[in-house]
Amino acid sequence: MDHPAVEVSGLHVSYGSTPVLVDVGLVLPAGAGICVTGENGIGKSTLLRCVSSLQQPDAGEIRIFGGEPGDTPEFWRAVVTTVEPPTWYPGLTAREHAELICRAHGQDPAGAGLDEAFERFGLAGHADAIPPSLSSGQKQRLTLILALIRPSSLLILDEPEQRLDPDGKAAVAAMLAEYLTTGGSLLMASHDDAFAAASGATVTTMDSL
Ligand SMILES: Nc1ncnc2c1ncn2[C@@H]1O[C@H](COP(=O)(O)OP(=O)(O)OP(=O)(O)O)[C@@H](O)[C@H]1O
Repeated sequence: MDHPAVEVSGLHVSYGSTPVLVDVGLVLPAGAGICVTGENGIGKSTLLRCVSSLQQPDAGEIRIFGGEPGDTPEFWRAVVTTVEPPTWYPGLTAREHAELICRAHGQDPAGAGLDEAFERFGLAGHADAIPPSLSSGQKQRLTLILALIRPSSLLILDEPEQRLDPDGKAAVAAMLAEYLTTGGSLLMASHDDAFAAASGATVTTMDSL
């Protein structure tokens, strides 16, 4: 039997004496998409950080494809997260970052569709730019190209539509919908229900988890 992509139960997180997540549970079946919504500060990023193994909860259980999330190569081969902002390598262009990610995942950059990806994300004219020189929306587009260009089984995205203009949002939503139809699983947080629907994700409010 296939394991769910994500299973969370009894999750508790407090910052100091302030509880943020109290007995939170979530099941994301493999091949499905869930978008968590909810008011600012309700704990969406905290939940995604825990699922991404970037933060230890105070209590509760998290399983990713049946296994423990953690700093193993197997986990990071399956999971891509944009919960933490990316680190840019000094002196490498946007395109060279994408080539590096391809090579790290055993892909030949020449056959990985980089030109198409930069075109689809409206960054074709900026492929030779150094990432820190890009605008905030262009950096967000590059972050998503780097997330989507490599093979993965689970995408964990924190407000991927942030800072994108309407064309950018539509392009990203279409790529996420494609990711789901090809068997990928998607867990994201967003305040944009229309974007979530266009991405093929089911919207769940944080209150109900
Ligand atoms: N490192 C931290 N130390 C202390 N408090 C924190 C920390 N990180 C988050 N918080 C608090 O925990 C609560 C939940 O934050 P979180 O970022 O998870 O919410 P969110 O739902 O993602 O918010 P938003 O919609 O604004 O992105 C907030 O009140 C926030 O101030």
